[in-house]
Amino acid sequence: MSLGEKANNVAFSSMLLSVASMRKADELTISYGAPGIELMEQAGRGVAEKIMQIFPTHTKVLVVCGPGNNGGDGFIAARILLENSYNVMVALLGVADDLKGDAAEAAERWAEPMFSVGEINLEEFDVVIDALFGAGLNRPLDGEALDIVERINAAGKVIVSVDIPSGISGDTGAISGEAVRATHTVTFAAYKPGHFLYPGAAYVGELSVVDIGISPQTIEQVHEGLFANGPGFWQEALPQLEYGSHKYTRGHALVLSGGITATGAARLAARGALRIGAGLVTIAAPPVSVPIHASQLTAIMLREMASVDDLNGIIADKRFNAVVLGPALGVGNGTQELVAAVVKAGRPIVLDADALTSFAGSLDTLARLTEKTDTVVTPHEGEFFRLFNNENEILKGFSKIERAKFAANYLKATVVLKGADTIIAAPDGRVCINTNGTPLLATAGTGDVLAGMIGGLLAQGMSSFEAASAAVWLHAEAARNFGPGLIAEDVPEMLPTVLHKWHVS
Ligand SMILES: NC(=O)C1=CN([C@@H]2O[C@H](COP(=O)(O)OP(=O)(O)OC[C@H]3O[C@@H](n4cnc5c(N)ncnc54)[C@H](OP(=O)(O)O)[C@@H]3O)[C@@H](O)[C@H]2O)[C@@H](O)CC1
Ligand SMILES: Nc1ncnc2c1ncn2[C@@H]1O[C@H](COP(=O)(O)OP(=O)(O)O)[C@@H](O)[C@H]1O
Ligand SMILES: [K+]
Repeated sequence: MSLGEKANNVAFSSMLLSVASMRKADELTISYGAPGIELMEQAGRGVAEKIMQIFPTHTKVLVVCGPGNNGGDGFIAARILLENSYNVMVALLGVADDLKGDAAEAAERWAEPMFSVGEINLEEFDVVIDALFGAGLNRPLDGEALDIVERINAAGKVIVSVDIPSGISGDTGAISGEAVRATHTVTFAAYKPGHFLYPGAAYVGELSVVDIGISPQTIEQVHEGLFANGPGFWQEALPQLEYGSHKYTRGHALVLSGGITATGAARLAARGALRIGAGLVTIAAPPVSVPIHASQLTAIMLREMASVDDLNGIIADKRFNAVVLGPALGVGNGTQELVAAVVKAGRPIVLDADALTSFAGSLDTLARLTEKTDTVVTPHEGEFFRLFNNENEILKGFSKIERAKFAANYLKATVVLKGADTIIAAPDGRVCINTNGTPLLATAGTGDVLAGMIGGLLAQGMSSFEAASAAVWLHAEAARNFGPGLIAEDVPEMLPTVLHKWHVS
């Protein structure tokens, strides 16, 4: 199952828990009276039920347990599978006498022999349960741990990972040396960031979440503003058509165009804005580009913009209620001035591509502008590092989430840090990780379409964090619906199909 299909799961909850907040949720639930071993019983049962679902007829299962509570879940799963007449063998990394707390209790409840990982021949089994490390992974794998992970990966069996594939950081998706390549992962209470962040996300396989008795109120209590992007997160905030809507109530997006050899990007953005539902979309273009646009455009309108004064004149019309600047606009002072003019007019803006690169080396000038108006910036990694070049010392060692958060706070803007695992960060500290990214989007111009789509949602009055999150998800969903052969032009044209599927009017 792909990440996108995970997000399409109706039961999908958008709250993600960091490793620390999951630990807090465990502790709180235990303090409310649920013994830790009971949570572990539920976790182990969830894993055993996944195996019974994949293999309804009995099969040979190897459970590889680590030295902590992840291993504890493994012992429970082993016992439940045995009780259901599965052929089960348990291998332990380390020695049973060193097990502590709930894991020791879980091991006690496994009355059968325990083997050491070195003794096991993986060829004898149909499925391997990876219960080596979960939330407690705290250093790179080496020695016997690394060896067993490599053997599990080489065996070519069905692999069900407990909580997260061993070797992946639950907070960042980073891999310390090596990680288990799972075919399925069963996690508990809520998804974790590491399930969706690369490189780890590629190791997760089909992902499911099991209720282990941690209440939604407890999850909410420990939640630190991390979300998984999917319709559940923004569907209610999407603009809806009402009886009596007219084109101006649906908003008027303005897209600024570059010069004669660089007009396509603005048209892609404009088409994205129109298809996502803006009532009107206008391109403002330098005089040399006007004839080219005029020969290409139909529903999208066109204005001539020879100077910043012309732009000031255009946006004096208050009905332009969102502006997209950047796609192929040109790098330099001229672009900085255009951004300043739109900020002065107080319109929500999307700053992409050249509008960001134009501020490389003058980040503080950009920050003074972006803090003044509702802004979404949409850098890919290259644009991000060009822009934040002087902050490299601070950013060193930051995860992608931390970088996006830092930028959102610095610029007082919503940051869309693009890539396979696009992250959307709000200036108030909330962060949303996209879940349906697809390499189909790795083709020229799709970023321009995304900038336009965000602008189209802003024009319809959606707030920036939700608008950016919705646009990122719908953008990838459009690409998935089109499939192989996708080029940027196809993304806006697939939007009606996607919007229809998600019951968006
Ligand atoms: N009540 C609860 O809390 C519940 C928890 N639940 C489950 O518990 C899991 C978290 O358990 P956990 O905190 O015990 O951590 P876990 O992932 O088992 O690893 C810790 C051990 O691994 C070791 N170790 C670490 N890195 C290593 C390395 N690279 N190479 C070698 N060793 C390494 C580390 O060693 P140490 O640092 O102590 O030397 C320690 O011994 C969570 O993912 C979920 O599955 C569920 O049952 C629901 C209820
Ligand atoms: N491998 C990938 N997986 C998922 N999404 C990708 C991948 N490569 C690119 N994308 C997406 O495609 C878009 C490309 O945007 P950008 O880099 O600005 O390109 P352009 O400037 O050509 O429009 C972004 O939305 C990005 O997240
Ligand atoms: K694991």
